[in-house]
Amino acid sequence: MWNLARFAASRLSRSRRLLSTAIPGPCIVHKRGADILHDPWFNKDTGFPLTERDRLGLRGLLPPRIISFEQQYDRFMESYQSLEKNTKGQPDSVVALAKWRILNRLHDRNETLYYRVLMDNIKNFAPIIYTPTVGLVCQNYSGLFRRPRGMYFSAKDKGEMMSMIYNWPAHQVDMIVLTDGSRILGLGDLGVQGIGIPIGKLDMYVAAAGINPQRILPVMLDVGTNNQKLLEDRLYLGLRQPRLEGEEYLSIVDEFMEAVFTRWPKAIVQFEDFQMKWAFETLERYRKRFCMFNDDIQGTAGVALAGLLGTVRAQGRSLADFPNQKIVVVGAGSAGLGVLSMAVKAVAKMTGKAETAAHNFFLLDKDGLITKERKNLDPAAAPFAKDPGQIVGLTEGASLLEVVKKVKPDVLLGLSGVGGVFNEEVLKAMRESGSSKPAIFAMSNPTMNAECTAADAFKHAGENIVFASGSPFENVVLGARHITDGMLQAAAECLASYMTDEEIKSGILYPSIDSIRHITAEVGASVVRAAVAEELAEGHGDVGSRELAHMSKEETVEYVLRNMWYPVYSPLVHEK
Ligand SMILES: NC(=O)C1=CN([C@@H]2O[C@H](COP(=O)(O)OP(=O)(O)OC[C@H]3O[C@@H](n4cnc5c(N)ncnc54)[C@H](O)[C@@H]3O)[C@@H](O)[C@H]2O)C=CC1
Ligand SMILES: CC(=O)C(=O)O
Ligand SMILES: [Mg+2]
Repeated sequence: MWNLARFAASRLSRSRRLLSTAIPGPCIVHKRGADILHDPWFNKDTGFPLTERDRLGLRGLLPPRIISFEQQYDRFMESYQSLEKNTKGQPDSVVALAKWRILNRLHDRNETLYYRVLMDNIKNFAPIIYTPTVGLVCQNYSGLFRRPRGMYFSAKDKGEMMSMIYNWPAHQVDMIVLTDGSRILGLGDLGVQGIGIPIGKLDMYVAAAGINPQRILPVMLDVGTNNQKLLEDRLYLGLRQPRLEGEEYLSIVDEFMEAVFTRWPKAIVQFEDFQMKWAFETLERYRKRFCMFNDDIQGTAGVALAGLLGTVRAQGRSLADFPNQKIVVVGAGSAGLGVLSMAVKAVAKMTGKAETAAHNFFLLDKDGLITKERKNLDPAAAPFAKDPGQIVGLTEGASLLEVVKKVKPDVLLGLSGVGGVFNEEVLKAMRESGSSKPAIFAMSNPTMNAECTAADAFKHAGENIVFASGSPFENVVLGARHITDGMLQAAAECLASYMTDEEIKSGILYPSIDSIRHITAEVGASVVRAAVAEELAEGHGDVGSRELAHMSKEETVEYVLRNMWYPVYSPLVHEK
């Protein structure tokens, strides 16, 4: 969630010290001379010290003056600020793309400097490298394309993937974000152009969670597109064919998964922005076989549950009151269903009654309220389908306005992908909510697809609401073979418990993005502890499952912090 708050300065300064005092270890490089300057991972531009220029055959390939990392940083920020000044008054999309281009050029040239700039200015730069600008970048990707990033596996590569995976230059990969481009944010099928999402998400993980960028891999699985405009676009860079379906489709995903886990058995694969039918089917197909998860189903649920628990506290009630919250979810897709499934599990855990856990949850899709009378009721939505008449006057397909008026929900949560569905009438109806502090979550991305704006929510629903909107926040997972619901629940609970009572009461449900590294450390530690409790933790490097099991909560946080990557120039050592 993009949200506004601060947390304890003491925690922040302690962790910052921990991060910045780390002495960079040497980095082995198998290249020399100009090849190093052209490799963004090793390149330091004018920052190479003279000894390194000698050792690596760089003398004469750079101007003589050595510019420090700090000076390079300042120079980039000055260029960025002049770009901001020079583009003032131009259309938002022009400005956003100009900002993305300058960051992307740095990314392509010098990754260390790029990630430092990103980390230190995360609040300003996250909306450029991630939602909302990443949506615009994906829509225009074929025209913006200059250099490749990540890997592309297409339907034409069938039978070749096991060898193709070895074309990736890094020896170790920990984290892969994979999309087939079929449901990019709320923008629909963008085919191969959806690669921008895995790139943007992974950049956020590096900046926010300290994942080592040399061990990440954004992947596009191009099985065609059903977007007619793209198929007719002469610049379109993907396969010009309709999407594969059925077994043909699954055989491509199967082959990719086998190839990845053959080369990197310990990697995590995050499925991102798959259309709903494949999101659920692939999650069921692979979750027990591979270390994978679907972010739209499971990641969103973790973040949303944290917000829902925060809402209860914001109302001045105890968390034990969560089962009494009436929640209306608009959007019965991968995200909406994921959120409700996790909320049901939380209620069942609190009450011990699994069968009635969905009682207070109401689900709508594009055809209105979902009841048991729904024709072709999706099995995934069935647990949330209401008995018609459960609330007097609410029938199958009832409109959102009718539902809000009759149910008087405590929480209205949008994951429909449709901008503006929380219109003035709906928001005004929320004034009659039974809650002392109703919550409105407009979670669809990018901004123009959000169900309402923050300004409209406060204007029409009243000032006494809590509001949250679309989120780049992710969980950190360390060293477990499977990703379980218990781990996701632990992450949500940790995130929810993060805020002080004062912050929560003033409507701040999520911590500030400025402090995101520290939060991810705490969330990561709670996931590690959940993995230990479920006897699924494997550990990493010298720290095995036994060592993890003996760590206190604080020690686990320190351990996660110690393992976070931090961008500094490491001494380069050449090895043939
Ligand atoms: N903020 C966050 O953390 C996240 C946000 N999202 C956003 O959620 C949105 C939906 O994602 P998915 O569930 O994966 O998509 P999906 O395509 O699987 O589902 C969309 C659902 O919305 C329903 N819908 C469409 N028009 C509607 C209308 N006018 N009224 C009510 N319901 C309507 C559809 O019937 C469908 O059930 C996207 O915009 C995505 O960007 C998704 C994941 C995380
Ligand atoms: C945030 C995210 O995953 C989405 O909008 O799809
Ligand atoms: Mg997504």
